[in-house]
Amino acid sequence: MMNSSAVLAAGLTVERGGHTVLHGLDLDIPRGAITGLLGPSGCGKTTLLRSIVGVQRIAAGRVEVLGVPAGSAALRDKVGYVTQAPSVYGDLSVTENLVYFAAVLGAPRQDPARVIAQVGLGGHEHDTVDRLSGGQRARVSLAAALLGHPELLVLDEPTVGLDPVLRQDLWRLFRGLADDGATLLVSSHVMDEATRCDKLLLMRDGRLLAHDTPEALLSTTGTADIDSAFLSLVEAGR
Ligand SMILES: Nc1ncnc2c1ncn2[C@@H]1O[C@H](COP(=O)(O)OP(=O)(O)OP(=O)(O)O)[C@@H](O)[C@H]1O
Repeated sequence: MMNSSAVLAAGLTVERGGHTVLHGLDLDIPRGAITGLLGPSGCGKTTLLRSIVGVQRIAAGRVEVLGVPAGSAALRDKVGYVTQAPSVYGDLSVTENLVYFAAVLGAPRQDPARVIAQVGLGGHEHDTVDRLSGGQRARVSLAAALLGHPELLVLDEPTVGLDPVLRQDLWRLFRGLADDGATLLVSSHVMDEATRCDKLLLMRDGRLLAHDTPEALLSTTGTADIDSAFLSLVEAGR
């Protein structure tokens, strides 16, 4: 039977450097939607994303992705992950990078051109990545993650450092991907991006404060913006 969850975690506990950084998280991320993972710097967002893509050692609990354990070989071409550090080759051109990663993934030959257009890098195909701006480089990493049409896209702060116009364009792209059936999990420490998400995971100190729609969070906390909702939840938990 098709599992309607993209990600299911139960009791997820992670220790890093001798400290518990995730304290027994339970979560259920729906398919075909954009889930925002929001919380202050150091609260454990990257650690949670790493657990979901299967590159983080887990101390206790379990994580299932698209119905199988996180990190399973079957997920290799179904999950796209963009880390905060660019993960492409600086001395290759945009197209050379994407042709290389497409070959590694076994993605269709026309995929590099498709993803270059999707992330708005048309005109820069032959530029060497090292000579692009930071925002352009980040979009090359994103383009690489879009190769092969992954079912789940895990994006660690994809809009950080981008100007408002580019941020808007990227959020439109994310929405288009979700409309086509993809699941997106997008982390951010900028609360104003929250309203662009279908569901939010609010995180603090390695714990989830809330897992709900932006509208429901505002109405249950009686606040006008997600920043205030976050503060209200922190206060309520004290
Ligand atoms: N390699 C590591 N070894 C030990 N501790 C680590 C390591 N990486 C992160 N940590 C610790 O784990 C905790 C969670 O870090 P994490 O990177 O998941 O937070 P984050 O919410 O993604 O932060 P940011 O938004 O700044 O990226 C932090 O206390 C951090 O100091």
